[in-house]
Formats: sequence, C-alpha cells, structure tokens
Amino acid sequence: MRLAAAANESYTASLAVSGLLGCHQCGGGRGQDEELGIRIPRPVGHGPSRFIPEKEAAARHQCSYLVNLHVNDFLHVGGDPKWLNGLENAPQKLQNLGELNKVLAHRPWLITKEHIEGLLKAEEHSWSLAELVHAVVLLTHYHSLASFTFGCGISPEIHCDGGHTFRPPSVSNYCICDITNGNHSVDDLQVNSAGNISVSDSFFEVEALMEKMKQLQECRDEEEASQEEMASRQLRKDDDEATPARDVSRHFEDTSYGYKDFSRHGMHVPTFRVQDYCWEDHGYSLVNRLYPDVGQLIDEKFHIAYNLTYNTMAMHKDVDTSMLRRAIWNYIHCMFGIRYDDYDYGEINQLLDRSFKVYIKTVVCTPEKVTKRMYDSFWRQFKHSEKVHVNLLLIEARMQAELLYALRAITRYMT
Ligand SMILES: CC(C)C[C@H](N)C(=O)O
Repeated sequence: MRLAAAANESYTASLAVSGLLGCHQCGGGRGQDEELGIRIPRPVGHGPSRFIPEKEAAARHQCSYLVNLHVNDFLHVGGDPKWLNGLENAPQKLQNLGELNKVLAHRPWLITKEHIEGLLKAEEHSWSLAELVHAVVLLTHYHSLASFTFGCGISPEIHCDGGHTFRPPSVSNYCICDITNGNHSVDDLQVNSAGNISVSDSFFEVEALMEKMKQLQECRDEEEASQEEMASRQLRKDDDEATPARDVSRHFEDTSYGYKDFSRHGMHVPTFRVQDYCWEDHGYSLVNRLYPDVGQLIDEKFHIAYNLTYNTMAMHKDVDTSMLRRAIWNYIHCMFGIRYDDYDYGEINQLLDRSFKVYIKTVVCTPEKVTKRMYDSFWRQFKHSEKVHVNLLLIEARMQAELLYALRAITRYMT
C-alpha cells in the first residue's frame, strides 16, 4: 500500500539519520553536535509506538503517518494554512459542523434530528444530505483513528510536534530513549525480578479467563439443548425489555467509568435498541444511498474487524475467541447506550476484568488519557499483536456506535 510504503520509507530514513548520530537506538549521546554548536533533535521515543517494543511494531507506522499526511496533503493541494489555526478561521459552512463533531465525539447519544436540520437549513451555508453523510463518515473515522493512535501509544514522527527533544540523551547508565520506551536499566531489572509474583499472577489470569469462557460455553450448550430453558430465556428477555436503562447501567457501577457518563446529564436518554436501528439493516443502506460504495466499504471493515481471529489466547492456540470478542464489542456499544436484546450482559463482567475495562473505556471515550501503565496492566500475558487486535475491535465498534446515532438522526429528519 502506498501509505504503508511511504511510512516505512520515512521511518527507515529517520533511523538511518539517527544511526549517524550516536546511540544506536535513539541517535543521541555523542556530543559532537554540541561541539559544532548545532542542536540536533532526537526522537522522544523509539519506534512508532511508546507502548510496543520496536521489533514488534512494524504495522503501526501507517497511523502516525496518516495524521501527518492529512495536514501535509491539505497544504499540498493548496489548502489555506489559516484554516489549520482553528475552526473560526474556516468557512462558516465548516464551522457549522463543529457542534455535530463535538457531540458525535463525546456524547453521540445526544444527537437529534434538530442537529441535522440546523446543518441542512442554513441558507447559503447549508449542507446537502449527501455532503453531510460524507462529513459524518470522515468525522467518525478520525475519532476512531485518534483512539487507535492513543490506544497503541503511536509516537509522533521526529519532525512533528512532540516528536523530538533537545534534552541530553543519556541519563545514568541508560539512554533517555529507554525510559520512554519502557526498556529497563539494571536497577529496574532487579525490581522486576523481585516482582516475579506478578508474572505468575498474569499467567493465572489467562487460565482463569479461559476457564470462564469454557464455563460460559458449557452453560450456553446446556441452555440450547433445553427447550424449557429457551422459554425461560424469552421470559428474561421480556423482563429486560421492560427496564432497559437499569439493566445497562448495572455493568458499570463499580467505577466512575462507563454508563454513568451516558446517564449523568440529568436527562433521560433512552437506550438505543439495535433491534430498532442497526447498521446492517438501516445505517448501511442509508450511507450507500447517499454516498455510493462507501457503505459497502465500511460494512466490510466492520465485518473484518469483528470476525478477525488468530484463534490464540496468549500462549494458547486453537481457541474459539468469539465469545470474548463479542463481549468487547458489546461492552463498547453498552458505553454508548446501545443494547442488544439477545445478549446476556453478565458475560461482560465475567470476561472483562477491571483493568481491561479501564483501558477500553479510556481508549474509546477519552483516548488522550491513555497511559503506558494502562496498556501494560491489562492482559499481561497476551502478545502486543493481540492488544493491537483489541484496538481494531475498539475503534470499529466506536465508529459504528457514532455512525448509528448520526444516521438514525438523519433518518428521523428525513421521515
Ligand atoms: C482480541 C483477542 C481475543 C484476539 C485473539 N488473539 C484472537 O485471535 O482471536
């Protein structure tokens, strides 16, 4: 792919340059630059991710590159640099999108057909329906991209804001790039070896999770075998329908994360029932009608992310992980107030532990607050590639949630 290739080139180039400068890892440490009186910028971190060791992170260039590409392309095609100074410098028509963008990014459940009407009926600054759908797709795409960037700790390129430092590169017996990168000095390693318990703890975490999945599967098999049980499930489902809001909030009560945010604003926001409006039956066709082919592409993207599996769980192979992946997807939709009547939400609490929920919630709702500690604390035995896989699920579920609210509001406006 063009983007990936270009990203690799620029990344290789920056490594080549840093290789000339000293520290074989970050390029710092020689001092000749100071002797010449030139301040040479050094990368703040090493490799494309602050969370993932460089040797494991090749696929992540694309993301930080895309952000640069977006600004650079804008300027290349003759875009007015003033627009980049703030929305108030952009044309009124674009400024009008600001409110929708804000609500979409932070509280999409508050989007109403009035938001849509305001954009479509703004006299000479009006958006057409097709333009608006196009804009919504772009906005939601970039919100999700931000989640991925922060969720994987993608570092800015050396020539971008925050991507370099002029600080002296060496601190005691290791380079500054090691500190930001999570590589450890001898002292740190001693601390770690004293903390062996945590390694075995994390081993048992995987075993416990596998055991829970097995139990849930067994329960499910039994349920499916019993007609009587099927009938009582239907009864339970009916009960759930009677009190949807309370049921959803139940899964977020232990911390300040999650559903509390959804209901905090003192107004009653009804649960979004997928049975009434879903991507497959409604959103997809609306997008396709107004923005031909793109509905299809987004649909494929959702399917790929949702169904992707390597059938692994940390060191275990040949595992059916569909239950776990579904729990992750539904947990995210749950945070946005989106509910599936045919799903037993108890599974979420059984399969996702607190540190994992904290990470998911932060990546999806406030991605800028994700820390390396959060990234490291969940699923400690899992591979980095599996955590990146989690991020793919998170960002697609987030994008679909935002799209569902925006498209439903458009549908309501149209009917
Ligand atoms: C997100 C993880 C549960 C993914 C798992 N390693 C799989 O391939 O299915």
